[in-house]
Amino acid sequence: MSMVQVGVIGASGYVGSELIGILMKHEGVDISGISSENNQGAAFSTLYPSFKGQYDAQFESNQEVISKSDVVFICLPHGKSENMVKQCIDEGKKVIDAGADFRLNDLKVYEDWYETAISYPELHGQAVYGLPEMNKEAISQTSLVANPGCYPTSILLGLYPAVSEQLINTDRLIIDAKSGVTGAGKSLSAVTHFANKNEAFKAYKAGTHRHTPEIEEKLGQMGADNVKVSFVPHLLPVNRGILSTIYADLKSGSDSEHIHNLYKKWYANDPFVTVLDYGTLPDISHVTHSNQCHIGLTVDERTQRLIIVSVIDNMQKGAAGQAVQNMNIMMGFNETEGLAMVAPSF
Ligand SMILES: NC(=O)C1=CN([C@@H]2O[C@H](COP(=O)(O)OP(=O)(O)OC[C@H]3O[C@@H](n4cnc5c(N)ncnc54)[C@H](OP(=O)(O)O)[C@@H]3O)[C@@H](O)[C@H]2O)C=CC1
Ligand SMILES: CC(=O)N[C@@H](CCC(=O)OP(=O)(O)O)C(=O)O
Repeated sequence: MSMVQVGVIGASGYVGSELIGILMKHEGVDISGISSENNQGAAFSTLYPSFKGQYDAQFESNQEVISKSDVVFICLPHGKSENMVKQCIDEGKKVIDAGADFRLNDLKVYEDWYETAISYPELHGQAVYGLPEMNKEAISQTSLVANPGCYPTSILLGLYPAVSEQLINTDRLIIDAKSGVTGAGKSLSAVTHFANKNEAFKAYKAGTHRHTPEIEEKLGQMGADNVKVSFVPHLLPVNRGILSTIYADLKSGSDSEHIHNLYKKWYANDPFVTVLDYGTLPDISHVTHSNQCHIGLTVDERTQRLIIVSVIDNMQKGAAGQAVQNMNIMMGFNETEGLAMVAPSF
C-alpha cells in the first residue's frame, strides 16, 4: 500500500511537535511537510533538540505543506484555523483541526464564547466532532474532523455511559478538573512562568472557561436533556496530564455494581479507554505519554452521588494522540496504529 502523505500546519507548537513524535512511528504515513509562521527555514530539531538525527526536516510555508499532503493536521491558535481548513477542503484534502474553530455545532454559541465571527457556516456543517468513542462511524466518512478540547475529552469519556443510560441528573453537574501546563501551549506567560507555577496550584476561569459550552453541547448529543455544568479548571505544577473529578446526582437507587458493569461493557471495544476496578481511582502518571484514558468510579452512598474520576495526557488523548486516532479511522488504518504507547512506570 502506498504511504499516505501527512502534513502538519503549526508544527512548531506543542501539539504539532507531539504529532511529529507519533507520526514518525506510524507505519502507514510519511510526513510530507511541516509549517510555521515564524520559524520557516529552521530545522524542527533546532526547536526540539530531542529529535536531532531522527527528524531534522525544515519548516516550510503553509501552502507548500498543504500542496504535498493528502491529510493535513492543523495546530494553530484559536480563530486561525477556519481559513486554513477552507483552503485545505477546497484543495480536496482531509483535515483534522486541533483547535476549537469547528467543535461546536451551535455557531451562535461559538461566536458568543469565542468572540469570533464565523466566515463559512456551510463548512462547519461538514465538521464531525472527533471523539472516536462517540462518533466513530461519522469520523470514518468525513473529510473534516474537529479534534475535541483536552478537558472535554476527559470529561465526556467519564460521563458518556452514565448520561446515555440516563443514570444521573445533568442539570446541576459539578466538574472539577486539573491540567498540566503544556495545556496552555508554548507561549510564555506570567501564569506558566516557573517561579509562579512551581510549588503552586490554582483554579482559574471558574464557570467561564470556553470548554463549558463544548461539554454541554456534546452531553446533549449523548442524550442528556437540560444540561448545565459548573466547570472549574485548575493549573497543576506538572508538564502534562489532566485529572477531572465529576460529581453527579444519581437518579434512583445506587447500584454501584450495575453502574460499574455498565461502564466496563460500554468501553469493552474501545482500545484507549480503561475502566478501573470499582473504587480504584486513577493517577495522571499512569497515562502520561500514552493515548489512554483511565476512568475510576465510586458511589458516595451518603449523598447518592456518582463520583467519576477520569485521567488523560492532554498532549496525547487530549490533542495529538486523539488526532492520529481520528486520522486512523478516517483513512481506514487500524485505530491503534502509531499509538501503542504505555506510560513509563516511573
Ligand atoms: N496544548 C494542548 O494541550 C492542547 C491544545 N489544543 C489546541 O491545539 C492548537 C495548538 O495548540 P498548541 O500547540 O498548544 O499551541 P502553541 O502555541 O504551542 O503552538 C501554536 C503554533 O502555531 C504556529 N502558528 C501560529 N500562526 C501560524 C500561521 N499563520 N501559520 C503557521 N503556523 C502558525 C506557531 O508557530 P510559529 O511561532 O513557529 O510561527 C506555534 O508554534 C490550539 O488551537 C490549541 O487550543 C487542543 C487540545 C490540547
Ligand atoms: C492549562 C491550560 O491553559 N489549558 C487550556 C486548554 C487547552 C485546550 O485543550 O484547549 P483548546 O484547544 O480549547 O484551547 C486552557 O485552559 O485554555
